[in-house]
Amino acid sequence: MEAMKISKRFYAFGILACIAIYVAYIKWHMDSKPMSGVTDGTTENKGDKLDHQTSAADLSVFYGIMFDAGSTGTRIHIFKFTQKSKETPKLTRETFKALKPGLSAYADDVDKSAQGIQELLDVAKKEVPVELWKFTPLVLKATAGLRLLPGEKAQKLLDKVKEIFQASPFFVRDDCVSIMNGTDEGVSAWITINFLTGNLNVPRKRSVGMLDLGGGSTQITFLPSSKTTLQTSPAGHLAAFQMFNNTYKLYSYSYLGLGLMSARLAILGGVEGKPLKEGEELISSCLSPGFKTEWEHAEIMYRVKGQKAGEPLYESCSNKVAKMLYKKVYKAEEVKDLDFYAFSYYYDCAAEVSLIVCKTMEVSPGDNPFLCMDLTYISVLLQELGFPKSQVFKLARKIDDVETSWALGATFHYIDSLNRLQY
Ligand SMILES: O=c1[nH]cnc2c1ncn2[C@@H]1O[C@H](COP(=O)(O)OP(=O)(O)O)[C@@H](O)[C@H]1O
Ligand SMILES: [Ca+2]
Repeated sequence: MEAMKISKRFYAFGILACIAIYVAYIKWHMDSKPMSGVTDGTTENKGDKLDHQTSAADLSVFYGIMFDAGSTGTRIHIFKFTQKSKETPKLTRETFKALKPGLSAYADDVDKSAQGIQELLDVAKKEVPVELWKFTPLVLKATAGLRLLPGEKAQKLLDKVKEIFQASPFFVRDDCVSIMNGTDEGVSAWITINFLTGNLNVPRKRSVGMLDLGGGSTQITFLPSSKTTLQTSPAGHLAAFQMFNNTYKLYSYSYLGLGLMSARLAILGGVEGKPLKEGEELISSCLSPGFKTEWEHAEIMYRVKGQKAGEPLYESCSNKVAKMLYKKVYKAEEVKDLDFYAFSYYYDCAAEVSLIVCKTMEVSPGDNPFLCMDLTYISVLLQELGFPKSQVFKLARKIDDVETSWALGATFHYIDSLNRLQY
């Protein structure tokens, strides 16, 4: 009975939130008002309605919690939406916290994963008012780290998280914990970026494309404007989805194993999940000559060493990378005519970049001995995806104080799907 009451209220919340978000982004973008990270906490009071927090000015407050279980870390995103009576609702705040390592690091000691999840849930408990806990949806979606684990190990980790979620005071459904498929990951990130840049649902506005370089996988997603893309893209590279009464047909593809950390291993000549033999080392022309280190990836320690090649470091490294990527990536013709946002490792590496990196590393490995390899990989990968060398990308970690990640888009999509379930 109580459960029914809760879910009725939750669905009511779902519908309201959807209408709210829908109206909100049209209005925001027509007003060209940036979405702000400003809280209106001073006007919030505990109201008498259970499913909304209201103030004297009849301010309703909703929250959604999304866990991103990435290959290199687990992150919580707590989204806060507010709506004044008869006024436009807003996404007013995102609270974000990240922990390392990723969930997959606990594959052989599942119980150890609980502490980090609890720690992140405590952030949500601090952020979401007690009265709203049981109406606030809590979801975890895992990406490449868990996709790359054997199914049974991944399932044990998911079961553990589900157990913790079910014991939490938040709203959880049976599907609250899952491995997200690569296409949904790309599509959700595309929704986030187009929402935050004000391109969603605004007629005649061009959307922007999205490039995400994770640790284990990488995605490319854009809205094709050419019929050729729709007609000639390989099977599995197009994704149709419905949101807020619109159907979108996107080009979206996720390359598992081509995230930056997995790519490092492939460039070094190692094999995922396979430790080196006694005395064996991975020798690479992408590292500073004479440089030696131990590098840990997916719980395995690899001995790696630089090698002096006949050519300059960049040339020898890019030949190696080109061989590794040969025929692995589909070139979509129209990408060169669109604006693209690039985030995750694209952003992190660019933040460290200096064009003379490889030249400098011919002499000394510097603070990040993998930088020449990583940047060369990024440059060759982008060319393989069809971007010319002159292409300019927009790099963003946050837009209007909200993380550029798939999490916001996936939260919208989740709320929208709850709404559709009602009918
Ligand atoms: O929400 C985010 N905010 C900031 N950086 C993020 C976020 N999500 C992922 N990243 C960055 O992406 C990179 C690794 O991606 P991740 O661990 O998600 O791999 P995966 O997507 O292949 O599973 C890291 O550099 C991490 O800092
Ligand atoms: Ca990611």
